[in-house]
Amino acid sequence: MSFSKAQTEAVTHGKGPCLVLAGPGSGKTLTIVNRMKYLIEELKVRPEEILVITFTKYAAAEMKNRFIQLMGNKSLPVTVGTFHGIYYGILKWAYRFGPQNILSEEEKYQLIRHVVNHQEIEIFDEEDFLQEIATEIGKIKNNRLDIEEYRSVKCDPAAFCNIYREYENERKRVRKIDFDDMLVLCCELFQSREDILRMWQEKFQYILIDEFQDINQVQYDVIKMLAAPQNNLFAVGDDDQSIYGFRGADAKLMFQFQKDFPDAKQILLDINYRSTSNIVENALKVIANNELRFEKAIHANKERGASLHVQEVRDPVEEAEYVLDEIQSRIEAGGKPEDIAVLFRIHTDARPLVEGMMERKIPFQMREHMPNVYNHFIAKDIRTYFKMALGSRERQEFLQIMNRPKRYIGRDSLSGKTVAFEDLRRFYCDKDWMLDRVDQFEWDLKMLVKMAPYAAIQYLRKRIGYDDFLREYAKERKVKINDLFEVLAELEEASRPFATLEEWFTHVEEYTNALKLREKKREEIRDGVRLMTMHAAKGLEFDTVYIIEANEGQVPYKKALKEQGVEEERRLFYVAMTRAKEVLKIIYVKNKNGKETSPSRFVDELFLV
Ligand SMILES: Nc1ncnc2c1ncn2[C@@H]1O[C@H](COP(=O)(O)OP(=O)(O)OP(=O)(O)O)[C@@H](O)[C@H]1O
Repeated sequence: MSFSKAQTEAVTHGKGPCLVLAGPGSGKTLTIVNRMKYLIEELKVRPEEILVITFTKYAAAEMKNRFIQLMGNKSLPVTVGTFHGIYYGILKWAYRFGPQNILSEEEKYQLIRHVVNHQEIEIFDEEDFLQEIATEIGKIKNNRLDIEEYRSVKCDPAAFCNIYREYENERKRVRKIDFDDMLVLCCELFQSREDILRMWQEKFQYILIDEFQDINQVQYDVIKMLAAPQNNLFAVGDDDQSIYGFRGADAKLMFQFQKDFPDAKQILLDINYRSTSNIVENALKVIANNELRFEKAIHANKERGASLHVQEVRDPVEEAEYVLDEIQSRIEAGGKPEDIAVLFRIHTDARPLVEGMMERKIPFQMREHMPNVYNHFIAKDIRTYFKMALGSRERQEFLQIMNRPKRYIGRDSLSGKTVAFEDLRRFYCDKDWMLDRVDQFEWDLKMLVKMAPYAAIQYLRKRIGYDDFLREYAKERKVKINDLFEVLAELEEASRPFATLEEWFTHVEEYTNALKLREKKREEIRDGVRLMTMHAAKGLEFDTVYIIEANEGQVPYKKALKEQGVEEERRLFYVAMTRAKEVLKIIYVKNKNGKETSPSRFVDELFLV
């Protein structure tokens, strides 16, 4: 493999700051590992003086491996790690921190849950809420924001302030630090102890950073201190692939680098070695619509290759079938499942596909957690209605749905572990209006049992009045009714293929168990088609890539638009497109959850001349 002129220039850069702007597939890793070699062999830098920072442990391990290979299987004492890993190492050394001082992610959630439960806030989806709160806490720390001035997007600002303070107090009380504290504490340590800072500055003479576009304020502040005074700082990044704004990453820091180091050398790695020129040109067409970016003229090294294919399908069920058929024929033709990836914006977009993969027994791997829609409270209500329609009379089940919608049935009317409609009628014998309601309830259950699940859910929504219940529920708990209707519509759509309630139950149970099993073995599964979010695909490459649900609302994801704006969503779409080496297919649906939906604006941008 021979280096391009720009790659050579980057590898052989001498002292002082250098910003390497790199397009996708332009060989960033290759450049970094070769520069490490160059520093050691040509500039006679001691390996101990080299620090390489990546964003994930996975990337760090990959980088180290490639370096060892390049050095002829010799392991040299260079330091390669993540920001968190490196900064934690410094804290460990300074404060004798150990694992007992680290708040694991699980402990962190427990702590947040504990704190939240002490506030008087109505929560409709606890898992979702806690996650959002954790993200906001991280954002404050990573951007070094003032809690007094921070406006929470998830809950009342005063309540959030309390949650944050309580969380911090509790954390300190148990003498633990969370992931983000590692960065903040390291920054404070360097600011307050010049002697310690000097020692680390002397240790790391050359600093190389990969994926520089994902750096956040506190990481940047620390690295600037650490690199001084020589500023042998070699930063490689692609502002177009900055996709962690929601976690505090700030691509503007790449522009800041130029201001902070005006004499920095700038190099552009402008050749894409990964993808066919068709893929590269189309991806550039999309990203060109972003305003905040370094203009780069990127060229593909490969031939034109297959044309980019955009496929319109009726709905997510047809979409899953389309992709599954394609994948099956690729595998039958000798393609390796691991070389195929299906990318989506949010996990829930993948449900029909996951169900189909399981059914057709196509091997697949999914590293991220996939939430199970059947665990949602709406799904649980539907299940209970169906169970009762099939004859179950458990008190617990009755309690769950007897007032969804409101029937004004009181708990005091129930006695024993099971419930009989006759007993209810006896209890309400002197209240005609209640007798009517009890009769109607029983009648509705009799109607449900005769229907296919799809019709039964519609009957539940419109005739029984479950939609009205949800409207009231949303109003009382101040949650968005449309979010609830979306879940309901998804469940309705997913029930379409089943002829009877029993069939539906079997499917839900099998799917739930299979998903649970996968969750347990998530880390062990290494083979099969790769299913992942666009975020998780960062840094990876596959022969064939399918991007599904390329629809407005999904990508750009409507919930993310408000926070990060359309440009970050466009970058995400660009990252997804540029993962493909040979074949890229983008699919959008015409109809989702019973509503017409339009293709993503990014798909439209592909067709603009
Ligand atoms: N000079 C070169 N000649 C041939 N192939 C190259 C060259 N440089 C890089 N490549 C190949 O191009 C592909 C992309 O390289 P790499 O994964 O390092 O890109 P990257 O810049 O990290 O991409 P991204 O930012 O999109 O994740 C790899 O398969 C790599 O081996």
